[in-house]
Amino acid sequence: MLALGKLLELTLAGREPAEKTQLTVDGVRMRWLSEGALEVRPPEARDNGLDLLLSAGIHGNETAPIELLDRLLHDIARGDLKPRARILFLFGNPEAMRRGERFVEQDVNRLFNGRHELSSGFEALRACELERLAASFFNLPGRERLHYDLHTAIRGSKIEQFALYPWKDGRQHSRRELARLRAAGMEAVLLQNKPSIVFSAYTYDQLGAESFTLELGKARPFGQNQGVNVERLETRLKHIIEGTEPAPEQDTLDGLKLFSVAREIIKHSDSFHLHLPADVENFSELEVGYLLAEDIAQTRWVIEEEGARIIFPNPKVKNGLRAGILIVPASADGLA
Ligand SMILES: O=C(O)CCC(=O)N[C@@H](CCC(=O)O)C(=O)O
Ligand SMILES: [Zn+2]
Repeated sequence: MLALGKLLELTLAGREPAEKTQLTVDGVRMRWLSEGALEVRPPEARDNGLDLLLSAGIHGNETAPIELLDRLLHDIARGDLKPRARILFLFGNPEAMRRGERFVEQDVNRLFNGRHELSSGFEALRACELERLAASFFNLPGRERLHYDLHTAIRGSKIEQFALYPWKDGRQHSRRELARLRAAGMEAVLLQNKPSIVFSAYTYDQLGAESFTLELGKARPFGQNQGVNVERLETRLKHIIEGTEPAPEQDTLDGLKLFSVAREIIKHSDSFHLHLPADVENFSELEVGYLLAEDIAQTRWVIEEEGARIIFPNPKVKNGLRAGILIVPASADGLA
């Protein structure tokens, strides 16, 4: 197999490849751009006009999606997968991947859309570099732009696989993209309703891509992801890459559950206290009247919303960051 197909090995070893560009047996050009960053370009005659950004390892301990991208790259490098799309593969936080940790100094996925400029350290520099790599990848006019940022969650979940769909003023969420996600095995989508500082929000807001954070199961170390079933997503990604995707069913979302954000729980101080068991699952329902959290200056988070559920509860985040999202069921009425 071509050396550049081993991007994961190179990244984990902190090595730069001797040859930066290689051609596969069927004329696909692979180009190493920077640590954990590789562009794949099909021969011009086969290019179908899709630019696909696949990122993983934004959180270094979320290994199932990293292994999934590694398999796709191996298949391309061996000539077993024949891309018709241009693809940018990104491993987000190589140093955290080497350490098997979510992050080292700070969470890269809180440093986009201008936040890295207010910060310092290598993770701020990496967020800046990821923005630059994504922006130069998505700079060709007239092409379809799609970004999947792949993650696994800290905790178990009542709904195992789900997506978060960023928001931008004046832009509608796409029914076609939701149907595509359903076909890829996603059971639910959270429709965001305000700007955000995560990677998918940057590519959606600034670069005009259809962008999603995908949550695929629970985070486990490398080699221990038998419990994370990414088969449907992997099959769909191969179809998207090869341009053989069956047309998504437009009319029905086939049972896909939609949610919207009711409130983000922001931790303001070290006095923040979250009244949930440590092993609470994502999508756990919370009853009206339940005291969810307390913080400095008698701040109290009491559930007011019917059908409220919690995702990503995490009282350990730094002050000023999101310590959970309260979500409620949403309808498909506002979709484009
Ligand atoms: O399990 C958790 O608490 C976090 C899992 C994770 O990393 N989720 C992403 C979601 C990004 C988004 O809001 O689109 C994150 O928190 O960065
Ligand atoms: Zn993550």
